[in-house]
Amino acid sequence: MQSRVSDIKNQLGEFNSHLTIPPTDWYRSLTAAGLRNPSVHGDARYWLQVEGSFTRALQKQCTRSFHVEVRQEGFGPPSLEESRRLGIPLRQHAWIREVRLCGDGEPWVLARTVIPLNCLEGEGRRLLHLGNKPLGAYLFTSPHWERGPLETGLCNPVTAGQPELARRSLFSGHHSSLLVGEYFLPALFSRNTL
Ligand SMILES: C=C(O[C@@H]1C=C(C(=O)O)C=C[C@H]1O)C(=O)O
Repeated sequence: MQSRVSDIKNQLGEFNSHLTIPPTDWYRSLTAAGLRNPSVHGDARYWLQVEGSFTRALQKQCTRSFHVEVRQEGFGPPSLEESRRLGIPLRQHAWIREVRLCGDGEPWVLARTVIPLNCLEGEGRRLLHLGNKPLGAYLFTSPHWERGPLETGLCNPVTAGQPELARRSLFSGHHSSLLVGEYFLPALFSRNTL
């Protein structure tokens, strides 16, 4: 019985392995990323560049529903590259939130947000209690946050169906920044006509 349970768990693990974030190389511009992978100029271009709330842009593409599914949320170590990008001490833990942004019941985008400790003071404590509420709803309704330039990510998928392209940006508030990355699943392109 025990082995049956672990068989099923393994199968589910394999089934969902495409819903994990692959290692990603980040470029300062779409043009720079396009030199290595011209597909950034194809179907994904709109999503790589859309301004304002990404959640809002996704919601506009849904015919039935949009929801945020939290995969994991808690204090943990950012990657070295993330710490450097945020300008925080290399071993300092941060609040890390990973979610699936789902349109019409299926995951379209994986998102990972790294929130350093100094963002969590005062009003920023709300970031610890977002649950299934989209982060964008908080960032774009609070006057304190300003988005920095968008970077383009070229992913190195290890499993078929994992994201190949991504975007990310820093949001800066009072003396502090957080880092939001959005990784596009193939379903984002197969469902939408922009
Ligand atoms: C930053 C935004 O928030 C979105 C919502 C997220 C969440 O709830 O964790 C993560 C990434 C975003 O795409 C946005 O809407 O632009």
